[in-house]
Amino acid sequence: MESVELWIYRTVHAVCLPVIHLHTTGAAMRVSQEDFEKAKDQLKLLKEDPGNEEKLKLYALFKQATEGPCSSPKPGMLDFVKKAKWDAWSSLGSLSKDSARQKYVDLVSSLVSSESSSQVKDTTPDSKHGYETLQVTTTDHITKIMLNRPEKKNAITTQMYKEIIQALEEAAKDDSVITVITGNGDYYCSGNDLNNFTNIPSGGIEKMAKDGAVLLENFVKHFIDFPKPLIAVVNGPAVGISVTLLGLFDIVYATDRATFHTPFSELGQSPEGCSSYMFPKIMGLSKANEMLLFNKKLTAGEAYAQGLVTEVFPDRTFEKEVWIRLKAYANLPKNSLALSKQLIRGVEKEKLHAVNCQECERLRERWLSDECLNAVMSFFGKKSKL
Ligand SMILES: CCCCCCC/C=C/C(=O)SCCNC(=O)CCNC(=O)[C@H](O)C(C)(C)COP(=O)(O)OP(=O)(O)OC[C@H]1O[C@@H](n2cnc3c(N)ncnc32)[C@H](O)[C@@H]1OP(=O)(O)O
Repeated sequence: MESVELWIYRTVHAVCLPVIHLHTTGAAMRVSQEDFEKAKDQLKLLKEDPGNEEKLKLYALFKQATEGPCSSPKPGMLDFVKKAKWDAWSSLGSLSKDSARQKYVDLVSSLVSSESSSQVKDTTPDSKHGYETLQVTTTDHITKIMLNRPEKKNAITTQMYKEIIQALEEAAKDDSVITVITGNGDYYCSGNDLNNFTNIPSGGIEKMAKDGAVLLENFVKHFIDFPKPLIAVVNGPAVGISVTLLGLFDIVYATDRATFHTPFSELGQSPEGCSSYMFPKIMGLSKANEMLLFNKKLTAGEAYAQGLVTEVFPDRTFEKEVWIRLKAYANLPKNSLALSKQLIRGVEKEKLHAVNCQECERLRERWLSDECLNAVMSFFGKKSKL
């Protein structure tokens, strides 16, 4: 703040209101006058906006300390700024000037100390521990979930499915405004880790297929139900389930190096991630068929033209441009964004859960088919010949 000026914003309605100028008045006061002057100077040094509630308290205490109890007429209901100020000041009743000065000094000191401790914390992103396949951080009101198996092109292992579920649950509850999923390295994600189909449990292949379907349904459910804006930052090629899920994101930003490939029939499988419903809805039936039935790999430009991607950025400036934009979005009011998302997505939720359930049931059968088992063996066969 450059002077003893307090910006007041309406807290609930998030409408920006004009500036309030505070003027110092009157003769020197004996009790705490020096501290009071110091506090006024300290307030100018605050780097962060302390929020409407605190600013109104400061305003009221300042007026009480310098002018005594509020005696001006109550402003009209529609004059929001003046009314908020008047309410705050008159709520102090007959509090003495000395006590108001003391309270003002205490409030400034608590704002200054909480800012300095949060600044120490903010310099390093709040990195969450306990994840082996992800890097999860929260900074600037953004929770970033980064798939972190770059040497395997971020293929999703069983453990990674579980960790993504956990990260989404935590992000839904934390104080971030938006959540971003991205990949580490040159790939966004190469889809399901095909080794998931080679670790046959003691219950046999049927048990593997059943457990896989339960896990997949729960995994996709977390995307359907995610309550905050969910943004995909597609930093490179995307394959399989990492593509199909994009229909459940609220925004998809992609580098021009990204490609989008869903080779389900090549793998003897069928679509998941609610893509059997969302893709025809997003891009029309025939374009969805080219992708989901005939494995057509889209360039980033094609994915944008078909509405799967919100915007494509040159790879050179991708990270910089996208994160500048996301940081600005994350400054928007949290509750308003979450409620708007609920309105946009809410009507479809029941349908999406039904689609998810059906897709998982189909896949459970597919994973037991020769078509699928041969495709997986062929992937590992090709690898072993290299
Ligand atoms: C338990 C729940 C199950 C839910 C299942 C839900 C249904 C999901 C369906 C899908 O996602 S289908 C799509 C599956 N993905 C693929 O078919 C892609 C397979 N990978 C490739 O085709 C290629 O690796 C690539 C992605 C085109 C990259 O090729 P590139 O030549 O650039 O690199 P590579 O040398 O092949 O890869 C490096 C390293 O990574 C391993 N790897 C990559 N992707 C996968 C994968 N999906 N599964 C397992 N391993 C993968 C690859 O084998 C290499 O490993 P090393 O040889 O270095 O050990």
